[in-house]
Amino acid sequence: MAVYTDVTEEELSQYLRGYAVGDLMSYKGIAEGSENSNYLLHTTAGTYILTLYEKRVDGAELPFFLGLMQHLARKGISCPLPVERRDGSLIGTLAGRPAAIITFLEGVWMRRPTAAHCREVGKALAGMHLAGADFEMRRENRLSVPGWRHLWEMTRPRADEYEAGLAAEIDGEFAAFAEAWPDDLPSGVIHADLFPDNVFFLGDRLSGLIDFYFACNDLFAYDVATCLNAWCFEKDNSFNLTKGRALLSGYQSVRPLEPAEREALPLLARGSALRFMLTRLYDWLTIPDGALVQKRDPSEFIRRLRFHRHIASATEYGLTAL
Ligand SMILES: Nc1ncnc2c1ncn2[C@@H]1O[C@H](COP(=O)(O)OP(=O)(O)O)[C@@H](O)[C@H]1O
Ligand SMILES: N[C@@H](CCOP(=O)(O)O)C(=O)O
Repeated sequence: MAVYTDVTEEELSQYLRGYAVGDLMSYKGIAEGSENSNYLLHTTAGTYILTLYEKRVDGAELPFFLGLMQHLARKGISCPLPVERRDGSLIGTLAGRPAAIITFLEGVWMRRPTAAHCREVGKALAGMHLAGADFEMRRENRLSVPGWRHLWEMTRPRADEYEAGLAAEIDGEFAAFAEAWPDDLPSGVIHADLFPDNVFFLGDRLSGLIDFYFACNDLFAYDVATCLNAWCFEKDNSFNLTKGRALLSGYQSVRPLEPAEREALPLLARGSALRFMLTRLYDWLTIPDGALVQKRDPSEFIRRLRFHRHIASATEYGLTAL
């Protein structure tokens, strides 16, 4: 469920006067998503998504996220285009929250992605990496190693409640990352959360990328590693080599990975698994049962982490020489 803030018809009609999007015909809350409140809007001018940004999004960072979508859309990446207000700004205030309207993308997300979908995602990710090269704003990845440490300090005391021995195991992970985490690989703007629910398809054709609210500047190969984690494991947590091969060859058909990126991929995939395990564990331990925020299962990412620990080379993910 992701409608945390209710909006009355009167408030919304008033708000829309700040935009050249016609008059309100209907609107309804969207159940999917987890961070913000989203509404589907029908106006006399078309269909839009209205987002009210909730507490977990820092309002000061909205110009980066919305500016990035605008930049990428103008470069031909299929992603929502933020709608400008009559005064040229992208962000307003509605029901006491920062708010924005973005264009509606057709398509559905794949509950059971195939290798063909994975290949399309790899291509789209590489296209986004290239298109972001001349985006002028910067945002540090607050969910990289120092951010993980902070989350871990908060979750460690209760980690063994989730699984006996987890605290010691994750301490070992941090010890491994302290020495080895790379900082000299090709970097730029990354999506950082390109999971299946953030990619729309019409059949096998990718129709759009959404949810840029974790986007930041970081290593391109880390984004690739996150996609391997998000797209190439099956429900039983086994790695699907065919999907890995498809995703990586799709990516490399647009942006070939450098030798150092290939070499770092197992470590980056392990770090990415740790990142999603930690945010999920934090939510698991802190969000009360019955709350509106959807809690996701940390154990999927504990298993991925263990899998990556035993990978010696990215060829085991299906990476082939070009
Ligand atoms: N531009 C868009 N076009 C069509 N649907 C969208 C668009 N943006 C968001 N949605 C819908 O809203 C849902 C939640 O959006 P998302 O950005 O993932 O929210 P959150 O940041 O809260 O996780 C998506 O699953 C999708 O159904
Ligand atoms: N992809 C993350 C959760 C982020 O949720 P989203 O609805 O904003 O994509 C995870 O799987 O843990």
